[in-house]
Amino acid sequence: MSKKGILLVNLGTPDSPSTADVRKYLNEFLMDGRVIDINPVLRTMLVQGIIVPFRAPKSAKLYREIWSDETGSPLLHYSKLQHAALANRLGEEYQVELAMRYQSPSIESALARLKANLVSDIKVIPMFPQYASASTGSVQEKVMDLVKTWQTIPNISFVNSFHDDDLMIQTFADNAQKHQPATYDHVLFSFHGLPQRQLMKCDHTHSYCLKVDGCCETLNDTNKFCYSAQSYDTARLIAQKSGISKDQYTVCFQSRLGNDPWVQPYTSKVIEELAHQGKKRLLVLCPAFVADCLETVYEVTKEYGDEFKALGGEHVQLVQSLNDAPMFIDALERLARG
Ligand SMILES: C=CC1=C(C)c2cc3[nH]c(cc4nc(cc5[nH]c(cc1n2)c(C)c5CCC(=O)O)C(CCC(=O)O)=C4C)c(C)c3C=C
Ligand SMILES: [Fe+2]
Ligand SMILES: [Fe+2]
Repeated sequence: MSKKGILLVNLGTPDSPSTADVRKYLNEFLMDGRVIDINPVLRTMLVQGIIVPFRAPKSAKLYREIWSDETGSPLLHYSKLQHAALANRLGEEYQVELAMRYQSPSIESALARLKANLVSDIKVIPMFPQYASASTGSVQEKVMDLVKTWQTIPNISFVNSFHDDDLMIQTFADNAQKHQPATYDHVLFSFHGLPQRQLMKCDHTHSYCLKVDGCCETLNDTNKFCYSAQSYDTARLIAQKSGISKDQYTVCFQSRLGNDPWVQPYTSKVIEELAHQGKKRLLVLCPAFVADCLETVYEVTKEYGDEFKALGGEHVQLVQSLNDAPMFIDALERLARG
């Protein structure tokens, strides 16, 4: 009997921390029209003429800080562990493949392996709990672009988001509990940022997101696909499970690129304000990421940690991501079988 195909896709990471490989990675990533969503000519000038030449050597330095001699990039390392654990859970009935949206292993090669085995169905799981056009949408577009050339196209489905998946939420809550949140002065839920422009483009009414006060702080029928609204929902659910009250936590957004306004509040601003209020110890969860990566290991622990200390704070503690926690593999198994 033919197997069912499962394709896990995360964002991607450079093949090595060399400037040349980081340049290649950033080029592929930032030339994606769903990531830098501006006129293609302007995008080429901006990305290839300004952002990548300046950013590649700086980012390469950061990647060298988190790169392991044995396991390479944390993002790829944890993705491989997730892939192996899920394949083991699903058994012989399934063929599970891992791909990265940018660089390797490519979506093209993973789809080719599924095609070669004539799988009956393909379920694509973009490894982003909250939907964004720049992440989930880009994976969906790439997969559709590749399979459209096939003579026989099997049943294909996509997981759109899993921002409120109870097993995913519980895994983050359990990871937070290991640090006893009550012993910290404040808890941050720091999500990857997005340009405000991209949030507004997802608002089909053109009159809600970033137009109504507190628009995305609750999830409703109007904003159910909004990245920011889904992020607030994820944070609220993890906080509830962890016994963290509303006044003990703040939702914020990190990793801004360029000068356009991104979703606010920015994590760096929140950290600055908390330091000025005399807070000393911060616990930080990053629930946009299913695996520890540059943005958690380096940006939160090192960059925000240093910033906070320079302003009088004492400690920024990162809560580890889902990585290969057995309960997160339960969540993936349910998504795959569901
Ligand atoms: C969680 C989902 C992600 C969204 C949404 C997203 C949007 C987005 N990102 C950039 C620019 C950069 N992101 C970078 C790293 C990075 N981004 C995500 C995830 C999302 N990005 C991950 C998991 C990572 C880490 C990759 C790793 O190798 O560990 C980087 C590269 C690092 C750097 O140079 O600082 C850039 C650049 C934009 C512009 C954007 C939406 C418009
Ligand atoms: Fe990113
Ligand atoms: Fe919104």
